[in-house]
Amino acid sequence: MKYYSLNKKAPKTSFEQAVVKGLAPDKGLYFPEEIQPLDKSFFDNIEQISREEIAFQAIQQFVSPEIPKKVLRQIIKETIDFDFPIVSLNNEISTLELFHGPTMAFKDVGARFMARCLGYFNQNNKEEITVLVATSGDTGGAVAHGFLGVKGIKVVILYPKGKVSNVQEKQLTTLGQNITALEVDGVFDDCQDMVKRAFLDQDLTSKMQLTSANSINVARWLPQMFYFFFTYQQLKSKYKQLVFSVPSGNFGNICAGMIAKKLGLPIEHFIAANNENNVITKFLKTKEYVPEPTIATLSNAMDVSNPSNFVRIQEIYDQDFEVLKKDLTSYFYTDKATEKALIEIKEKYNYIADPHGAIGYLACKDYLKENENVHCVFLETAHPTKFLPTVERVLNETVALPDQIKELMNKKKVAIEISNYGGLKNFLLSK
Ligand SMILES: Cc1ncc(COP(=O)(O)O)c(C=O)c1O
Ligand SMILES: N[C@@H](CCOP(=O)(O)O)C(=O)O
Repeated sequence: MKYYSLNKKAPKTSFEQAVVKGLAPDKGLYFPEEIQPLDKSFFDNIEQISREEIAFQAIQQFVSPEIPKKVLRQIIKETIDFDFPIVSLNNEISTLELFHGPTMAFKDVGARFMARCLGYFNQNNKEEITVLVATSGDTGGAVAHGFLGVKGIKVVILYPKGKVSNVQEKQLTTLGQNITALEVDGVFDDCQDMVKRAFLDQDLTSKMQLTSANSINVARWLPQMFYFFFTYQQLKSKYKQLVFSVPSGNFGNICAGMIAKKLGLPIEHFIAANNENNVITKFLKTKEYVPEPTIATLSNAMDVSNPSNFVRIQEIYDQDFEVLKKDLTSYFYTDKATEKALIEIKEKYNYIADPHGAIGYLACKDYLKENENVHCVFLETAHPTKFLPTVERVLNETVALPDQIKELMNKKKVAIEISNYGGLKNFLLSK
């Protein structure tokens, strides 16, 4: 597969180069040159196909020929060796639990897949690669875990000081080895801007090979389509029309779902569920894309004001606003509404959601008010104990910590404080 830059001012490149470079030289995100829908028979028989085979069929065209089939099968096997359960709340709403991986957030899938692709490309230690990643909470931990100890790769994580949960912070600051955390005096968008700026800084790029492990990187982004297929496989016989409500921040997850649809997966509609950082909700109303300063919310991982993947979504829908609107609805919710939803989900369904999932739930409810005969699946994008103080305060009860999080809380945070791009640059040049 060839990839082109969405800024259209850089040469097309291979999957390998798109992964190793992260961002195109013209600062554009890479996008696959063509998307070949899967055979109808694949969808007809999907219930009989293993999860590994589904993932293989879905992603093969995007990674070939650089990743041989045998290697790809192994990468997939190691990437998705945990559960993706669906819990039914009622006849109209289910939740897809994406927190059964090692860092208890959906990011584990993309981070593990990308780490293995990069490890494969760099198996002879051609050149040390520095992976830069900006996080509003969960990407950092998943990438740290996914890349820990991978030879020839250093990971530098930028996160906004005081704006991630305790558990998230521990996950990204306690591993050591080839992982370094930089605590940035700013918001997530500042971290993301610094990462993008570093890719274009010749003082850096002439001395080191930099890449990104955010959803900017196609190897982090595309595998996020797997679980849309797994959901269809499990619910196909029960419900005719599936709608996905995706708690969204940088919009990589929902955008991967849209690629799944392009491959032929029968998804009736997407809902982007947002907190008050609602640039896309407003865009769908006004056709104007106007990022505003970030607001800190209880669903901190979605505190993104200028989502990177907006341009990919535009490309999937050929820059056609009306066509996009047929497939995408967006709602946003305040912290107050999020708290009420957490309580409602617990009281009505005896289910403990996290603040991001709670927003997904609210969006399902609103969509169902106007649309009949559909089943809405909201993505539970992280485990509720990653946001323990909020969840316990709102539900007024103690929630047991999983063992892996208990262990983590005793570890010591190690992070380097920086306040601007100069801080990042100095750090990278000093290594
Ligand atoms: C728990 C959680 N929910 C939702 C999101 C938003 O996902 P995306 O950035 O792919 O839109 C994130 C961060 O990415 C997250 O960590
Ligand atoms: N919410 C994310 C923000 C970065 O998103 P990504 O999918 O582009 O890595 C986070 O948890 O860090």
